[in-house]
Amino acid sequence: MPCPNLNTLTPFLYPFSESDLLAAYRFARRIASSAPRRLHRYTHTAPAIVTSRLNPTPDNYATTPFTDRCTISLHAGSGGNGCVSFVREKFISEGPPNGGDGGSGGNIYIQAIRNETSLHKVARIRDFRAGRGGHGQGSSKGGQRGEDIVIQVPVGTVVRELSRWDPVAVEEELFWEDLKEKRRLKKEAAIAAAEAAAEAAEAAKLAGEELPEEVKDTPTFEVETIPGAKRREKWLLYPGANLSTLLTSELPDLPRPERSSLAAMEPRSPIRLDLDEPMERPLLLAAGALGGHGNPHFAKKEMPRPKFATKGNGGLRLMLHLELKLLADVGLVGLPNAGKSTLLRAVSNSRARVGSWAFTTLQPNIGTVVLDDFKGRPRFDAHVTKGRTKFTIADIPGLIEDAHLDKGLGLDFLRHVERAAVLAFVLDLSAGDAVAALKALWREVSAFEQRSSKERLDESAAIVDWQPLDAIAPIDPDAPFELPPLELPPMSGKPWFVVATKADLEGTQDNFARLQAYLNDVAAGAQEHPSGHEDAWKEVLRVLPVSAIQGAGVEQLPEVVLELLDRGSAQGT
Ligand SMILES: Nc1nc2c(ncn2[C@@H]2O[C@H](COP(=O)(O)OP(=O)(O)OP(=O)(O)O)[C@@H](O)[C@H]2O)c(=O)[nH]1
Ligand SMILES: [Mg+2]
Repeated sequence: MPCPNLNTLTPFLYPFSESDLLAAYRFARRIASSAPRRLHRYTHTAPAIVTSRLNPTPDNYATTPFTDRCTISLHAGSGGNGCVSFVREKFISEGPPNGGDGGSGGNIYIQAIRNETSLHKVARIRDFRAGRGGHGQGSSKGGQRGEDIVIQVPVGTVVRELSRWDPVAVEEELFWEDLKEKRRLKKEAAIAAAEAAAEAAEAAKLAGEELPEEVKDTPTFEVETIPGAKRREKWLLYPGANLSTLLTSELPDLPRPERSSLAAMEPRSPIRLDLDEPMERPLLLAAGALGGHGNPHFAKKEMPRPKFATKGNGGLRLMLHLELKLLADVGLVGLPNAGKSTLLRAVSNSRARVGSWAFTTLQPNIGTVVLDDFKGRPRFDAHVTKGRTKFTIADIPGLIEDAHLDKGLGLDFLRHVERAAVLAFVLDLSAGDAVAALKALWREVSAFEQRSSKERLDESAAIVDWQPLDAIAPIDPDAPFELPPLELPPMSGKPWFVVATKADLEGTQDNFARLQAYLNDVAAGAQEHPSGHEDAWKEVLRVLPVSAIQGAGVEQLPEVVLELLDRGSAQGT
């Protein structure tokens, strides 16, 4: 018999042998008697972990989904089809036509709202289709209107049109081409008839005969066109009609394509919107198409009971690019690990992630600094707040040197502080020369500014390839269409200040003194502005020494921000 100890399954088959039980009991007693001693040893040897709201553990943070760019496609609703129907009542077996018109398609609107801070919801839906109009019905019942769609985006969204497909414009073009062709044929036929008449007159003169009466009158001519033949797919016959009936039946000319009156409120193509304010009402982007005509529209004396109706128009399709540029009053710019997120936590209720490694923050955080403590006693005098009760601060991922060469996370995140009224440069006093860090940050900001102004110029010179129909936008198709450039003040012209953090650490005083001396020189004009621009902002260059981790010195920040916001708005007006 094999030894039970050597078998792998023995512990499963005989979980407790007598000797094991005894050993387990002795082990448990030994652990219990030594527990207080072990605990004592542990509490004395382990390093003290002091966490607080400003020095949280890396897992203590709140984050929300964030998307700042996306491409969406919009399909405005198509119109419903017209209806072929006739009155049928007692004693009226062949009544007049009473088919209803098709309903118009749903419209698509856009609205910038304050409560959204990201485009992720819009990006997830991606395809926005408004409802199609209902078909017309008998007894002159019009089709139902298609359902509208409102796309809600955060304030600060920039909308650009990438492409569009407008079926009504195509219809218009075909209609005018048809009309031109018909006029040409008519003219040719008139000329031919006139020539024939002249020939007949000549022949009669030679023969010495009297001119026939019909030649004396205006010459008659026939235009050989098959009306409506080209666009048979736009017609609907009575229910049950087969294809050969459609191909052989005589149809009138197609009515001129029409748009809903709302289409006049659409923004001009190509769409370029900067939704930098919350909108009370949604803005129309694409109006739904009109429905088809019911058969009463085609009733004539010669044809009192038309057996055809038209189909509804196709809806406008748009491809749009949305880009969110957050709108905050203050934008924090700093190297990675400088302490931006800790500073944001110190001045606001933000729960931005803090960690002792670079690139802790991977997406922008917005914090709101409340100026009134809501206890009946404003924290700042009315002459300081100027009616403001709060301001917002945007904390973005850190920038590293040569970020404009796509190092680190690149420069893209700077667009979230591009429209901030005030820039705050956060410098770590314990991480080497603060002046050098400030210059490096300004270099990156300038590179970003250069890039974005070039992008704006390129965009404003965009040429529209696709021209909407002439009737709605009477523009010269050969002339390039210039978009007005997006007006943004240069970043170097914004008021800015410096927050020198980690001032609680040893040996940071000298660094701070050098930084302050440098900023005094820049303000006095003795040193070049770190952006390199001559007309850059240097009215007052404040530098605040703070220890964000202890919440020391941060109480001055709102006051400085309010002053600079004030100066900035005075400069802007
Ligand atoms: N001693 C001291 N440490 C600080 C202070 N402020 C921040 N720190 C520490 O510095 C480290 C980085 O802080 P973060 O706030 O995450 O820095 P950040 O600039 O947001 O970093 P990224 O998001 O990576 O760009 C953390 O370990 C903080 O605890 C300060 O005032 N004093
Ligand atoms: Mg951070």
